[in-house]
Amino acid sequence: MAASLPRLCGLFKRAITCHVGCAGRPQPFRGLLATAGGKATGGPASTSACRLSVQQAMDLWRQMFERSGVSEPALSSQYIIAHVMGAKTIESLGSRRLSEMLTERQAQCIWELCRKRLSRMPVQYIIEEWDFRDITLKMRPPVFIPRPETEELVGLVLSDLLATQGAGVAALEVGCGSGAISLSLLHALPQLQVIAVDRSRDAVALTRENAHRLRLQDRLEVHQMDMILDAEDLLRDWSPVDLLVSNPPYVFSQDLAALEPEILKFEDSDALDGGADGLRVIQQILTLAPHLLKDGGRAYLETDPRHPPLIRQYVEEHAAAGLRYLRTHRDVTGRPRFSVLKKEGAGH
Ligand SMILES: C[S@@+](CC[C@H](N)C(=O)[O-])C[C@H]1O[C@@H](n2cnc3c(N)ncnc32)[C@H](O)[C@@H]1O
Repeated sequence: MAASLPRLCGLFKRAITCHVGCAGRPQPFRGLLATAGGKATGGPASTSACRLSVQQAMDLWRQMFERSGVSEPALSSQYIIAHVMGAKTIESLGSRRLSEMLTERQAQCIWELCRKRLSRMPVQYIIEEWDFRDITLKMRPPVFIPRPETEELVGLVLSDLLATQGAGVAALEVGCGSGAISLSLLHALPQLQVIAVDRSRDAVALTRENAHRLRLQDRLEVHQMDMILDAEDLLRDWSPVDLLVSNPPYVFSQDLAALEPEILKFEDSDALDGGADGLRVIQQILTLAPHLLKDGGRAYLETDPRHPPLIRQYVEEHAAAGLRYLRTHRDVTGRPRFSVLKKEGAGH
């Protein structure tokens, strides 16, 4: 018979309490997992039975997450427990450590972090860091958690830059969030200089912190600016650049309510909400891009799959502004997600 969620929680708490007790005086305890499965072994157990192994804790929390409807229950449990054990992944812990008994402190820490996951906090905020391409970024709510598709956007920019001049390029990122795009570009291209702007104070602070952690702060300027409200300042202070990159808010407002509770409860809605047609910030980028970019400069945008044809149409209707739609790229799942544009100029 499967144990109920409150019962599983109780079992884990009991393991901690019992283990705390174990540190002082022995207490009688029945085999924990046998009890969880409804088959108590009976009789007082040794003090070591109070404790859980890494593997047992992982199984127990996976079950708790499953029963409370938390998405990716197995991965959630693995990431949190690996983090507490000082590793990035369970695989990197190695099988020998899976049978290691948790200390009181580790069990308590797992309990506290997994309770956050039960409240639907994303794992990235719980463990406070996340890998993006080949860098590790500090994560903090409500700053947007970088998504895997954005790694593809960076790959696209890098392959174009490496195929052309590569070095000595000045780039502008609109909506830097945690700094994922700017910092991974800076990490890959030692000659690159980046100006990153975001309307959110939290995002600007986190990008700066991540830049310092990665020792990339000397080639990055971060400013709290709103692409719409501060357009004049942006044009006056930061143009022209060779490259503009953005993963702007592009979710259609009416689609927001259908997003996962992890997103709705914890991530900044301004990072997601692109207005009725998802184009509020995108359109402003398209309006300013011809003035922000040098002749021959390029803009790379990540959007909803419905946006590339609309972006192309807008650019063609405003051809006099000097922007040309170069191509659409699909993500690994085949959805058209990335638009590449070019500022036309003499000789380009
Ligand atoms: C989808 S998130 C992308 C964050 C980061 N670049 C990434 O890919 O992980 C969009 C970001 O744009 C910022 N943003 C939204 N509206 C903006 C505006 N009008 N001007 C500047 N930044 C804006 C949000 O604060 C958020 O950090």
